[in-house]
Amino acid sequence: MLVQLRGALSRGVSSVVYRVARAMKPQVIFVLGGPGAGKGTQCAKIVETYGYTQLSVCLSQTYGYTHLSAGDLLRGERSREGSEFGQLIDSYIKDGKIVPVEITINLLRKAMEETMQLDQKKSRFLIDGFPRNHDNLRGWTSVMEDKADVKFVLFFDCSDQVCINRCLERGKSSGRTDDNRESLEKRIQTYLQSTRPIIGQYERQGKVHTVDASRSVDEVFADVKTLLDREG
Ligand SMILES: Nc1ncnc2c1ncn2[C@@H]1O[C@H](COP(=O)(O)OP(=O)(O)OP(=O)(O)O)[C@@H](O)[C@H]1O
Ligand SMILES: Nc1ccn([C@@H]2O[C@H](COP(=O)(O)O)[C@@H](O)[C@H]2O)c(=O)n1
Repeated sequence: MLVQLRGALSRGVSSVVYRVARAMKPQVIFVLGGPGAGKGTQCAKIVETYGYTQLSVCLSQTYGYTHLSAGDLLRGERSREGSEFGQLIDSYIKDGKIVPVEITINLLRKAMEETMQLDQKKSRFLIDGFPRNHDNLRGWTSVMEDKADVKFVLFFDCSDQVCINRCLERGKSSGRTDDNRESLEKRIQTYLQSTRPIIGQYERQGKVHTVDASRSVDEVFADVKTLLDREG
C-alpha cells in the first residue's frame, strides 16, 4: 500500500515537473518577409511596446519579447575578432546567399541561452530573418525543436519594389555591404526562391499571420498589435 502510494506520488511529482519544464520552454515567433520589408523596425516596436512589465496578477510572470535578428547575429560574428567564419559570412552576405545553418543556429541557440541565463523569465523570442531556407529549417528542427515552441510565423508582406526602395534608401546611411542594387537583386531572388517556400510550408500548417507591410510603420504596427493581443 505504502509502495503504491509512493509510486503514485512520485509519478504525480514527475508529471508536475514535466508540465512546469514544458511551460518554461521558450516561446518563439519567427518573423519573415522580404529584405527591407520592415521586420527589424516592427520587432523594435514590439519590444518597446510590450517591454518586460511585471504582471503581478500573473504570478509575476514577465510579459515581453527579446528580439534576435539572425542577420545581426551573423554580422556580429563576421566582425568578431578571431572568428573562423568571418570571411565566409562576409561573402555570403554580399552575394545575398544564406549562410550554412550550422553557423546561424549556434549563434541563435547561444543568444537564446544567454538571454534566459540572465533572466529566466525572458522566454519569449522574436526570431527575425529565420528560417530563410530548407537548410535553416532542418537546422532548427535538429537543434531546437525539442528546446523551444514555435507559436507562429509573423509574415511582413510587400512587393519586391517596395523592399528594394526601402533598402536603397537605408543604404544611404546603413553602411551595410548588401544595401546596393547588385546585392539586392540577389537577395530578392534568394527570398523568392528559398524563403517564400518556407513561408508556404508554414501557411499549409495554418501557422502564418500575414500583415500588409507596404503601409506606414504605424499602420503596420497597429495590425501587429491587434494580432499579438489576440494571440496572447
Ligand atoms: N512601413 C514602413 N514604411 C516606410 N519605411 C519603412 C517601413 N518599415 C521600415 N522602413 C524603413 O525601411 C528600411 C528597412 O527596414 P527594416 O530594417 O526594418 O527591414 P528588415 O525587413 O529588417 O530588413 P532586412 O531584412 O534587410 O534586415 C529601414 O530604413 C526602415 O526605416
Ligand atoms: N537566416 C539567415 C539570415 C540572414 N542571413 C544572411 O544575412 C543577410 C542579411 O540578413 P538580414 O535579415 O539582416 O537582411 C542575408 O541576406 C543573408 O546573407 C543568412 O544567411 N541566414
